Amino acid sequence: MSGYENHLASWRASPETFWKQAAEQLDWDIFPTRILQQNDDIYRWFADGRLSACYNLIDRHVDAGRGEQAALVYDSPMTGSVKSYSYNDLLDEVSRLAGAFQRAGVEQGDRVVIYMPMVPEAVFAMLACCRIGAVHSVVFGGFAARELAKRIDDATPKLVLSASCGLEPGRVVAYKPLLEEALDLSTHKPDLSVILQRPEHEADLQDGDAEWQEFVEGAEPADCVVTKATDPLYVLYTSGTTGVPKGVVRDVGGYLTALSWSMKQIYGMAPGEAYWAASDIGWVVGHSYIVYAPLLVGCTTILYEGKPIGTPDPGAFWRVIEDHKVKVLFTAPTALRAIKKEDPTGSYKDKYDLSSLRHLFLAGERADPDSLIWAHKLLGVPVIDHWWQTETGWPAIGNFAGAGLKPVKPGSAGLLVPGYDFHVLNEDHEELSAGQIGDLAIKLPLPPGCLPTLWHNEEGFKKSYLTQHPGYYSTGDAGFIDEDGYISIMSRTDDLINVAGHRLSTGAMEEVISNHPKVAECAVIGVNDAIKGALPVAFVVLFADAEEDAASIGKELIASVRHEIGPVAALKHVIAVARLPKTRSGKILRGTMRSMANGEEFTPPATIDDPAILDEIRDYLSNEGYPQ
Ligand SMILES: CCC(=O)SCCNC(=O)CCNC(=O)[C@H](O)C(C)(C)COP(=O)(O)OP(=O)(O)OC[C@H]1O[C@@H](n2cnc3c(N)ncnc32)[C@H](O)[C@@H]1OP(=O)(O)O
Repeated sequence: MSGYENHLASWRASPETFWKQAAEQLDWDIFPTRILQQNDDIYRWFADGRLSACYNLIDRHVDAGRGEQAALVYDSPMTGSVKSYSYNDLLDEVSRLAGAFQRAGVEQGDRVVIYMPMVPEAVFAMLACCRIGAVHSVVFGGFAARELAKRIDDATPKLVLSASCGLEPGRVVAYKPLLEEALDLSTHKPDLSVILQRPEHEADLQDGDAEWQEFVEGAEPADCVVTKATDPLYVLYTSGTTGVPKGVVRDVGGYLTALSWSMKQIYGMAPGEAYWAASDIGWVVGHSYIVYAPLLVGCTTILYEGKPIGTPDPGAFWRVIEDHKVKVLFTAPTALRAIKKEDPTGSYKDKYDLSSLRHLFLAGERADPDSLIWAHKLLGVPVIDHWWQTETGWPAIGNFAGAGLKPVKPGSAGLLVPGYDFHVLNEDHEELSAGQIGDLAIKLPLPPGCLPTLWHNEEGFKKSYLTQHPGYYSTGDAGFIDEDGYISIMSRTDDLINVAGHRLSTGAMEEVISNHPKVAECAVIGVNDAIKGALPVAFVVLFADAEEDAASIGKELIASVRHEIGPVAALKHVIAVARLPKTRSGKILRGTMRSMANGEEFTPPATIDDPAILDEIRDYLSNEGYPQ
């Protein structure tokens, strides 16, 4: 049996023994005796265990003599700077900031919202929260004020941490006005906003604001607070099918156990090696594999403030690998497609020494075989697609660089990760056979590290994830498992779309668009895009008196979605139509429109109200250049 099969067999034989052994990799104040606790459909791992997350992430490496080793390397082509922080430095920064939090009245269990660009202080802030048992909630900088306000209202933080600006190619994003707008919109008002002033654009501070350095100045360094394993470490909001984001809760003990296992067995990392997740701390990849997992196992993590292209060229990733001797790079396929478009022959790679690189991992959206094979030929290392979600917190399907790599099948996300009991079910909850597409579901319990619930919303958790197939967690994805056990993800079964690895709700965009006084009704669908994977396209039916203004209303709608949701929503295309295709009961046929726009075969539902509307939609699409 291979290492992978051994792991699989031990997990199947006794999940509790398997995860108890994995938990032994952490430093516990009280090692758990209750490994898995069940109450109805709610499962908790390591319920009576106690530990400090921050001790496991930082202090224990210092105690073990790794204090001088680089813990965090900030590499910013946006500012032209590189700065390395050792574990000693990290301990100093984090414990002083944690002390400042305590001085400002933040206690264990209090929430702290972090709305910041990719700067070291954002990482210090996350770690300072976990040092004192406060619960951070990081909001991605590409979200606009209204989205931030929704998260502030749900998380009800004591503090909000932000920066004067973020840096995007060609523009400076002033965060402070966005924060001010969010605080105007939110019902909950935090005690204080702490603002990191960046020299590229300084913010005007007002009453209720503190400047970062002054906030930390003179604070007594805080010690690690020991928490229950089941206490929340963070809340990370993810798009739901409506405009209301879901607060995914991550607990301490289960998460750290799972991350520690994954770093060794999936990514094949050892202490002292450099690991680079080229994502953003606002996403779960950033939480798990920029911040928590690499530090937990004593690696050096890279915090990259830049893009795959344009900062300054398509060799940017290869330069970072050489400079920091990166062993594993984790990125989204959209980044590879962007590099491939600018540098199809991969000539920039030849300028750099990439001999340190062992594996490239891809996630965030389905990896198209073309990009995966292109990267494999270019880099000469295994390129591994793997699949997981904000909800799972760590990989659920993948391959095992540490336990023993299995053959890569381009197009498939890989094999199930021990802990995740995958099944493909039809709508009657029946198991489908190999190769048949159905709902991808995971038999409960989920392994440690996955969301135990939604923030203050257990009913919402059950409704969203546990009711479709009783006894199973619904992933929201359709897919199939082949005869060799490889799992392929085909599409979402709901109205979420994945734009450049950003999970977005078409429902939220529809909410913004339908608020326009001239819009009678609308539908937003995700249409295939060669670089971003998908792009939203909006179909709008305008009131009769507005039809002549369709072009200018389209521009207003694009601007509104950008202003209300954020630039990542990337809505660039609005098509005014006379009517939308619907079933007789009034349900808009978004799936059918999507298939038409993508040039895929489809069968109109038998319940369609007026099939002639499909011909009209086909004409509109064709006028706009779809299918591409
Ligand atoms: C496995 C579990 C998961 O799935 S977790 C999610 C994993 N997903 C990821 O890691 C995301 C991967 N994608 C990326 O990193 C980016 O899309 C890459 C590939 C780097 C391309 O970036 P970019 O060229 O900016 O395109 P984009 O589509 O991301 O951005 C669209 C517009 O939004 C803006 N934006 C982006 N980030 C921010 C930010 N932090 N603050 C402010 N604005 C931001 C971009 O500038 C862009 O704006 P514009 O429309 O060009 O004006």
